[in-house]
Amino acid sequence: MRTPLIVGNWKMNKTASEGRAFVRDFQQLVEPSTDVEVVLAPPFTALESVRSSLGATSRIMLGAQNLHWEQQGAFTGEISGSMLLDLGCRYVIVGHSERRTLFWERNEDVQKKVRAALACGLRPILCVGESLTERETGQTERIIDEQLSAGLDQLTDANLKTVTIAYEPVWAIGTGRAATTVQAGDVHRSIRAFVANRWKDAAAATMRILYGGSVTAQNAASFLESPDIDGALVGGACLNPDSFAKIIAAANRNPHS
Ligand SMILES: O=C(CO)COP(=O)(O)O
Repeated sequence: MRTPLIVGNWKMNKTASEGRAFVRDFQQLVEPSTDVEVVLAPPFTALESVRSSLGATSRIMLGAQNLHWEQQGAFTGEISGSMLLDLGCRYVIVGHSERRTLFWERNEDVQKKVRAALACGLRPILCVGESLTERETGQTERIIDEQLSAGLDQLTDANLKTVTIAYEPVWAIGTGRAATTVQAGDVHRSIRAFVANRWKDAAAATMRILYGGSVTAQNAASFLESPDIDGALVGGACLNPDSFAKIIAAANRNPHS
C-alpha cells in the first residue's frame, strides 16, 4: 500500500506573512485524512511562520526546497539539513530541475544532498526528468537512469524506503503543457522497474513516485488514477489554497493499493 503524497512546492513565492495567510485559508479547506499525505514546501524564510500557523496537531507536514550537504560551517548563504529538521521539516526536495539548470547542480551534488538529508532524518524527494531536446532525441530513459543511479547510489534498504522520486519532465514545468497520463505512466513504470532491477523488488513496490509538471485541479485526477503515479509535486497550482485543496481531494478519491 502506497499512501498518496501531494507536495506543494512554493518555489520563490510568498513572504512569511503571506504564508501565514495561506495556511489560515487552506486549513479551512483541507485537513488531510490518513488516506493522503500533504506537504507544504515554502521558501526557507516562511518555514517558521507556516509551521507555527499549522499548529502542533496538524497532519499537514513541512518540507524544504533544498539543503546543503554539509551539516554546518563556512558556506555563506546555505542551509543544512539539521537546520531544516530543527524547524520541523520532514521532507526536502532535492535536485529540482530549476536547481540543476539555474544553479548548476550536478548529479554528484544531488547525490551528496540525498545522503545528507537521510543522514539527518529528512525524507528526500529526488527530482528527475528530461528536457524537451532529450525527449525528442530519445534520451529520456538514459537521462533518468543516470539521475536515479547517482541519487540513489549505495543507499541501504532502510534508506530507500524513505526516499520519494518525483518525475518532472522539464518541458512540462510551468508551461501549462503537462505530460499526458500515458507519457507519465510510462516513465513512472520504467522508474519502478529500474529501482526493482538495481535494488530490490520490495523497495520498488513501496517507493512513491510523484508526477510534477503543470498539475492542476483539472488534470490531477487523471494522473492519480494511474497505478504507478503515487501523488503529485505541484508548483503553480499549489499557491492558491482552493486549487491545491482540489488536487488533494483528487488524491483522496484515488487510493492505491
Ligand atoms: O516544478 C514543479 C514542482 O516542483 C512543477 O511546477 P508547475 O506545477 O508550476 O508546472
